[in-house]
Amino acid sequence: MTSKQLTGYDRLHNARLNKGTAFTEAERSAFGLEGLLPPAMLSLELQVARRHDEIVRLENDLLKYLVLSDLQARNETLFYAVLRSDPATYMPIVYTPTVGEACQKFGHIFRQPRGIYLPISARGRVKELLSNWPEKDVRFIVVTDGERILGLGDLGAGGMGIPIGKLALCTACAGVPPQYCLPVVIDVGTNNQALLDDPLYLGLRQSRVRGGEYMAFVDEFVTAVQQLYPKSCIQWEDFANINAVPILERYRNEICTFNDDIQGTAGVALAGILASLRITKQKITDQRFLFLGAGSAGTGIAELISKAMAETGMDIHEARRRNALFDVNGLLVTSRKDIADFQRPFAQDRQPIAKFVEAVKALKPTGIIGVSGIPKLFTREVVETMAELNQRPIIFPYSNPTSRSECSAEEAYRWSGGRAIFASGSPFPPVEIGGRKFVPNQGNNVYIFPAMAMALFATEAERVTDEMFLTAAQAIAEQVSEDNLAAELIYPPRERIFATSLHVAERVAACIFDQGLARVPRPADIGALIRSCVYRPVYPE
Ligand SMILES: NC(=O)C1=CN([C@@H]2O[C@H](COP(=O)(O)OP(=O)(O)OC[C@H]3O[C@@H](n4cnc5c(N)ncnc54)[C@H](OP(=O)(O)O)[C@@H]3O)[C@@H](O)[C@H]2O)C=CC1
Ligand SMILES: CC(=O)C(=O)O
Ligand SMILES: [Mg+2]
Repeated sequence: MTSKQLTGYDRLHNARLNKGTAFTEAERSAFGLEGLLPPAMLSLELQVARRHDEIVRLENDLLKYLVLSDLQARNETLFYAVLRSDPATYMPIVYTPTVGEACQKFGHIFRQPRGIYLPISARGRVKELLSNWPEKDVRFIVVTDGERILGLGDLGAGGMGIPIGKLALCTACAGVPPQYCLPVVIDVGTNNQALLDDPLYLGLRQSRVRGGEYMAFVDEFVTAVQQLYPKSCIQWEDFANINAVPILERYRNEICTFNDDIQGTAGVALAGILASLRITKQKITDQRFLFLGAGSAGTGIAELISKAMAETGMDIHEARRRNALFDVNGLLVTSRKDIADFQRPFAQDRQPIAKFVEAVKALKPTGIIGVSGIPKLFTREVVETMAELNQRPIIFPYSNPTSRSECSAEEAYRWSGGRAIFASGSPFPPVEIGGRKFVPNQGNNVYIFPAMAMALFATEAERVTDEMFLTAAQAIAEQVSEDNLAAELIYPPRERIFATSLHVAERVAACIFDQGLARVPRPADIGALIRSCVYRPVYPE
């Protein structure tokens, strides 16, 4: 049915076409809407103000999430106009930390479905299920299997909140048109017994499928996507590292794809470090990092930092030695027998160390990065040791959501005597210590993946490379002004995330053209190309 054949009632219930009380008198008459709406007509600006007013009065963030989620299902333009009007306020609602709670309670708060669910019980029919998606030109897919949702563990099909939230931010923060975006859950079961016992759990009620059967299902998904949406990019999100790493290796040279936890997180961490070095006036090759957590995010960040060090002429092996990893069994050293291949390049040639604080004392890092998903492991002793070793210690507790942060902003500033350069994965409010105000940084891959999505969309890129993430990191860091640095801000303010993302997208798009990976001709003005692709939340006439 074309939009002209729709009844007024259908139009009111089509989120992409609905304007609600903003339908004009002429539209109401032409579309058969008369009598279906109260007579007053509101502008989009007034509708946005009304939503702000409604949301600000709600007593908790999950309710705010639900109001926004209902709005997305009812009136897409207004939803994005609301998000764009105040990203700093709404990002923590549609994204971390609130989206974590929404995933945990997915079955209990479920309303309208969004995205595609691919249960492994439908093996052999993935293409058929994907074909039920109404849009035929999909360009950007965020997919999870729900096994490592933020730092909250296995949430099974409830993980769908993450692809939905990430894609909402691709549109809100970088203007990727929503009609090209598709959230997907690959449901191979869950090992979360509480979910399996919950009558309201909505996913497959079985334990996780592993091994060859799992990978064959992922293969079937990738093949179906290539057949149905040949210009699309697949962003892998929140897989456990036992699957995340092999999946990325399997497809990165075959299709347009990236893993956000490995590569996107690496980009944002490197950006924060590059800006921090403008505060400390040090070189990247003088740095030593110690990671708490040696999984997808830890090894991804360690590798990109190593590449950034190697770009300045340092031997890549020496660079990797400067990025040490620490996991549940202690420091990763060459003598350990439990190290996976993807961790081995960072293993240190020294005696094992079991306690994190002892590793800090022994390795004397200039920065510590928390990607363990376990809260409070950056203890007072750890932060104080970092502050003894460094005039300006870099302290990045990156684990999400807030409840999983390795330390709070207040702890980092207080225990370091106000000297920490701090960034956390989820936002912390400003802190006042001894009359001095600190505005904590948020180091989250939201600075990367929306911009990456826009660059890939605008250029119809064939592949995603590490050079693109190095470029993105530099493009973020260069947007941190001297005034920002004076205020200890190492990322561009979240209020400006849209402008920031367009700049990053332009730089990444240039990299894509330079690498010969674009499927559209190189324009004279790449910024104009990006701007021409941007979705703007305004009602069509
Ligand atoms: N800020 C951001 O933008 C991002 C933040 N993250 C966050 O990073 C965290 C980790 O994600 P990811 O790397 O994908 O997860 P992984 O599961 O791949 O890695 C977690 C790592 O932490 C280790 N670990 C677990 N418990 C401890 C402990 N008590 N002491 C030391 N190490 C421990 C694990 O060791 P072992 O395997 O031996 O158990 C593993 O190496 C999550 O909370 C996620 O939200 C992720 C992506 C982006
Ligand atoms: C931010 C993100 O991707 C994560 O915590 O997994
Ligand atoms: Mg993630």
